[in-house]
Amino acid sequence: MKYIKLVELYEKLESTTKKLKKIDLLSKFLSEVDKELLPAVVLMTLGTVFPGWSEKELGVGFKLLVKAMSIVSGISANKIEEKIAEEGDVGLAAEKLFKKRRQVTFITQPLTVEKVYTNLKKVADITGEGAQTRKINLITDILSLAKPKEAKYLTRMILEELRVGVGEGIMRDAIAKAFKVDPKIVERAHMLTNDLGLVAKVACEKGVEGLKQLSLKPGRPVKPMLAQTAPSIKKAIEEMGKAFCETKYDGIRVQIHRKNSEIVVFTRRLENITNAVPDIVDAVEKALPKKDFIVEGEIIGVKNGRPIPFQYLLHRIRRKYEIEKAIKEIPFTLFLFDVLYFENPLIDEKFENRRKILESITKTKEGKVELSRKVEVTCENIDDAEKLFKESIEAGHEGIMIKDPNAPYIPGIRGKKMLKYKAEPETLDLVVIGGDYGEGKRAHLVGSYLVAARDEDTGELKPVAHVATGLDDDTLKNLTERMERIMVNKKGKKIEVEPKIILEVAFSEIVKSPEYESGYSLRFPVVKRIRDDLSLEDVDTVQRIESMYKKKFG
Ligand SMILES: Nc1ncnc2c1ncn2[C@@H]1O[C@H](COP(=O)(O)OP(=O)(O)OP(=O)(O)O)[C@@H](O)[C@H]1O
Repeated sequence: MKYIKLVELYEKLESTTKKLKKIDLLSKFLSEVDKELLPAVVLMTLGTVFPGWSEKELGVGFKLLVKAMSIVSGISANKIEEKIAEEGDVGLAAEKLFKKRRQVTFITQPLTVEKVYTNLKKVADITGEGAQTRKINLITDILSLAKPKEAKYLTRMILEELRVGVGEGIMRDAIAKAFKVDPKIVERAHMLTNDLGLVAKVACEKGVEGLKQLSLKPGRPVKPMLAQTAPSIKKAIEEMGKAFCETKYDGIRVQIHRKNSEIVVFTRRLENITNAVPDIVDAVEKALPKKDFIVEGEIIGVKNGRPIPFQYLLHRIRRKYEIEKAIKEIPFTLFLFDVLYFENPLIDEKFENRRKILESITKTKEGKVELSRKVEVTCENIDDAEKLFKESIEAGHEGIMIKDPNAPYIPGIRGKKMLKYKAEPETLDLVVIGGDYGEGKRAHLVGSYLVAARDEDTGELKPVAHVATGLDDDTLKNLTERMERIMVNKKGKKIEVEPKIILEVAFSEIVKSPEYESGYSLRFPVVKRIRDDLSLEDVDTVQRIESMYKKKFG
C-alpha cells in the first residue's frame, strides 16, 4: 500500500478535533485495508511501530533526524534547525524544505507503508558500533523516497510524535466500528494483549469470537489494574460492603511472569527489568512453584528496618554495572498482592479466590518474598482498616489499598474495585513537553518545566502549568541533559521536548485558566519526584483534573 494513502488519512484526521469524525474516518479506512497490513496501519496511526507491550523504541533523537534530513535534502543541518524553530514543528518544516529539495525529480518508486514499517522496526534493533550511521542509512532510505507531505508525517513519526490526535481510545472505537464488534470486547482484548495491531487483525479475521479467545499469556505483559482515590476509609468500606484492606507499599510495581523455566520481571510501564533484579528472580524461583504464572507485587528497598525513598529504588533498577554491590547496599523485598495466571488465566476469578490461590502457592520468606499485609473488613470492623492505615504509615509506608473481594482483575482500568487511601494529598503525574533555561548562574540549566496532561479522547497533550521548584541541583543538571537529548525545538531560552519525562507534581489547588490549553492550571506546583516508572498512558488526564476541580467547586 502506498504510504501517501495513509498520509491522506493523517491529513484528514489532523484537520478535525471531533472525536466521532475521527472514528468515522479511521473505521472506514481500516475496513478497507488488507488484513495483513492492519497491524502496521493501526500502530503507525498511533505514532509507533511497536505494540504496547514492547519496550522497543526507535531511539532516534532530534539531531540524528536533522542529519538524515540534511543528507536527503542537501540543505545544511543549521538551516534545517532554523526552519524547524521557525515553524515550531518538525513535520511542517520538513514539508516545506522537501518542496524545495533538489533530488525531488529523481524519485521513481513510491514509498510504501510496508517499507516505512520495516525500516523503522529495523532502526530500533540497531545497537553497538556504528549504530548511528546505520540508523541514518535506514532513515535516509525511506526519507529519500518521500514527497513533501509524506516527509511531514514521516519525520514526526520518527520523533514519535505524529500529532494526528488519535489515541488508544479512538483507535479502539474505530476498530469496533470497522469490524462491527462491541467496543467493550475490543477494549478487553486490548488490555489483555496490549497490541491494538493484533486486536484489529483478529477483529477483522475472526470477529467477536476471535477477540474473546485472546487472553493472557505468560511472557507478554498486561496492563495493570489501577486504583482510584478513596474519599475516606469509612466511605469506601461502606460502599463496598466488604473489603480487603492491604498496606500500600511505596515502591516499584512489578508483574512477574514465569514461562517454562524463564522468569521475567516487568515494571508497570511494562519495561523488562529482569537483569536489574537477579535477587528478586532468585527469590521468586524459590518462593513459587515451577509452573507458568503471572503474579503481581510491589518491590521495596529496606534499610535498618525502614523502607527507603522511591528515588533510590529507581536508581538501583537503572544501574547497569555493579549490580551485585547494589543488591548488598539496597536489599529488595517483594510484597506479592495478586495472581493473574497460574497454569490458567485467573483474571475472571474474584479477588478473594485469587488471593487464596496466591496464599496457597507462595512459600514466603521474610525480607525476600512476602504477601502484602491484609485485613478483611466490613462495616462492623472499620476500626481494623483505620488501625492498618495507622500502622502502615508508622512503618514508613504510603497508606492502604481498599479492594473489592468480589471483583475480577480488570487490566488497564482505573475503577472503583480497587481504591487507595494515602496520608499525603493527591498529586498529578504530568509529562514535560518543554521548559525554560534559567538566568545568570543557572543559564545553562532548564529550571522551569512546562508540564501537560493527556486528553483522554484524542490522546493530545495539553499544557497545565510551569513547575519551577522541588528539585535539587544535581537532579536539575541531570534533567537538563535528558531534555537536551530529546529536544525537538529551541527558541531563545525556551525549548520543546518529546514527551518522555514524567513528573509527579504536588500543588495547593486546581484553578481554571484560559492561559493553558487544558483550561486549568495549578497553584504553587512543586515537583515531588521523577516518575520514570510511568509511561505516557499513565499521565493524568485533563478529564481527571476537571473532575478534581468540580469535586471541589461543584
Ligand atoms: N498492596 C498493594 N496492592 C496494590 N497496589 C499496591 C499495593 N501496595 C502498593 N501498591 C502500589 O499502589 C499503586 C496503586 O495506585 P495507582 O494504581 O493509582 O498507581 P499510581 O498512579 O502509581 O499511584 P500512586 O502514585 O498513588 O502510587 C499500584 O500501582 C502499586 O504500585
